[in-house]
Amino acid sequence: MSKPAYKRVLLKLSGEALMGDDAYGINRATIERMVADIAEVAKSGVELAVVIGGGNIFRGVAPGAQGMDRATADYMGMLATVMNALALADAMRHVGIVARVMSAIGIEQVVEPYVRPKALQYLEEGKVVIFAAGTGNPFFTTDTAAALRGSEIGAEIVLKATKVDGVYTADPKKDPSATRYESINFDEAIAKHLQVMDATAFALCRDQKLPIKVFSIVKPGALMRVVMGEDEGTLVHV
Ligand SMILES: Nc1ncnc2c1ncn2[C@@H]1O[C@H](COP(=O)(O)OP(=O)(O)OP(=O)(O)O)[C@@H](O)[C@H]1O
Ligand SMILES: O=c1ccn([C@@H]2O[C@H](COP(=O)(O)O)[C@@H](O)[C@H]2O)c(=O)[nH]1
Repeated sequence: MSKPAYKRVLLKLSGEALMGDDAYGINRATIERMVADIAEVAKSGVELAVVIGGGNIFRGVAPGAQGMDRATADYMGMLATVMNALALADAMRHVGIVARVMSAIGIEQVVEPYVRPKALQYLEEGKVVIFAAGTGNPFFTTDTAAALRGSEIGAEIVLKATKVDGVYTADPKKDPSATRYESINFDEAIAKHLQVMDATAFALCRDQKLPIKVFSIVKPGALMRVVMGEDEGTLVHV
């Protein structure tokens, strides 16, 4: 059997993808299917860290946050990612994956704080590390947290698992004529304002020479194909 293409990866899971076909929250069947995909990767020996989004529960720039102080709304968004992280870790436990949640915001009765050497130790031990609460700072996103933590842990690639199967010339949900890139460089993605990820995340990955693979978490087997280095999704590169 062929070997995985990477030793250590940072997987960014869209919070919105956790909703499945529901209007908000966590869809049980969806999270179980995602975790089954993750289990396959973990069993292949790849060291796996995960950053989970919060869009299925709360987004600081959402209509529900209108009129709120932006930083307060963003802290609510970060706390939403902690809920998703706990749900993800619990679903992993059910299938025998040992996971540790580490939060960028201090809530030690609930989850342990993010401490970089400890995260590295867990990865070396073969545990899955789930980074919760984004960067711990308002005015950022979990995509930027993925770029940041991916850089800190020396991941070889950020795998952005989302609801679309790659980076398109425009948002494919709004423009059906949009076409998918097989690969694109960071400067072009930033210059064209391609909003599949925010510019801060693209810029950090570019500066750290950390490639990103954007692919669909909804497509069966796509995560494993990405990890095996097969043709899937869009590669964003330097
Ligand atoms: N050029 C583009 N190519 C692909 N997708 C795009 C593009 N522009 C906008 N999008 C949209 O970006 C979305 C991907 O963002 P996604 O919701 O996964 O990230 P997120 O905001 O980090 O998620 P969450 O907050 O739920 O964790 C896609 O669902 C797609 O509709
Ligand atoms: O570093 C961060 C990460 C996230 N937030 C807030 O949380 C929500 C949810 O994150 P998504 O990346 O949109 O899934 C985000 O909209 C922000 O409000 C943050 O402030 N800082």
